[in-house]
Amino acid sequence: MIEYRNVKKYYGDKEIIRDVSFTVSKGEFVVIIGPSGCGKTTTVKMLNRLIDASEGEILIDGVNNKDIDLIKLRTSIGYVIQQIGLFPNMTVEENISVVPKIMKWDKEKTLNRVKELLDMVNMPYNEYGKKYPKQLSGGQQQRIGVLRALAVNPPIIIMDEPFGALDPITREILQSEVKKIQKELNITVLFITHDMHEAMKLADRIIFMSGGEILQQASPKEMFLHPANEEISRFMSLQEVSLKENEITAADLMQSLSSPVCAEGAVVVPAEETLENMGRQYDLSSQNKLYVKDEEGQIVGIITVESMIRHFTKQV
Ligand SMILES: Nc1ncnc2c1ncn2[C@@H]1O[C@H](COP(=O)(O)OP(=O)(O)OP(=O)(O)O)[C@@H](O)[C@H]1O
Repeated sequence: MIEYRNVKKYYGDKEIIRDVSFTVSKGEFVVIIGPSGCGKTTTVKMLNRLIDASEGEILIDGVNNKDIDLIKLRTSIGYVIQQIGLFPNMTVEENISVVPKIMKWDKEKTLNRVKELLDMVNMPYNEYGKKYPKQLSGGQQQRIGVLRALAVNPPIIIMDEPFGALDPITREILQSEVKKIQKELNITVLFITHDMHEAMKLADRIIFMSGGEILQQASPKEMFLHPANEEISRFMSLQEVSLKENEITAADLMQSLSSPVCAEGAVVVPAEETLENMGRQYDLSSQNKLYVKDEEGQIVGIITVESMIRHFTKQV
C-alpha cells in the first residue's frame, strides 16, 4: 500500500504541492488528472524520490520512502514516461534488460524474461529482440517502454502520460494492453493523464488535482455523476465525457423516495438495472414513471421524465 501523508513541496517560497494526502491499495489503478501545472508529475516523482518532499511523508507498505535504499526503491517502482526514454543505441533486448542488469540477474533468467515480456505484447523476440528503437513505430517503442518498466516485476508502476504522444487507435490498444497486464499481475499503478476519457477507461479511482491540491477522489462513475465542484464538471464537459448506457443504472436515474409508496400495478425495476436493459424492456417514452426497488424488494425511488432530464442535463 502507498500512503501520502500531508505531503508538501516548496520551490523557494512557492508552495507547489499543498498538503496532499491519499492512499493507494495494492493492485489498485489510480489515475491522477488535472490541468497543466497542477502538480501531478511532482506528486508522483516524490514516490520514487526523483523529487524529495519538503514536508510530510510517503509510506510504502508502512515504510517511509526516505528510509528505503534508493536503488531498492527505484527498482521496485517501474517508471514509464511520455518521451518513451528508450536508449537509442541499445537494442530492444538491451533496453528491457537495463534493470535486470542492475539487479545482477544472470543472462539466462534475463533472456527468458525478455522473451516472456515481448510475447505478452505480440512482439516476438526473434523478430524484435535485436532491433533498435528507431526501427520501431511510436506505439511499438512505447510498448517496449512499458515492458522495460515491468522487467523485474515491480509491485508498483508510475506512468506519466505514457500514451500522450500516440495516435488515438494505438493509444486505445496500449491502454487495453496495460489494463490487462496490470490486472493479471495485480500491479499497483499511479497513472497521470490530461485525458478524462483515458481516466474513465483505466481508473479504479480518479484523483483530481488543481493548484497543488486534491479536489476530489472518486471512482470514474462517481466523479462523473457527482463532480465535487464546477472546475471538475467543466473539465468533463469540455472533453465531452459521457457514460455508456450499460454503465448508467436505475439507481443513478431515480429520485429517492423518503416515505414508502404502494407501487401496485406499476412497473418496478431493480436498482442495478442498466439504462440499456431498461430501454430494451420498456418503452420509456410511454411510461410516466418507473419505480425502483432495492435488493430487499423495497421501493426506494422513482424514475420520471423529469428525473431523467435532470440527470442528463447535469452532465452537459
Ligand atoms: N524545479 C522546479 N522549480 C520550480 N518550479 C517547478 C519546478 N518543477 C515544477 N515546478 C512548478 O511546479 C508546478 C507543478 O509542476 P508539475 O510538473 O508537477 O505539474 P503537472 O500537473 O505535472 O503539469 P503538466 O500536466 O503540464 O505536465 C508547475 O507550476 C511548475 O512550473
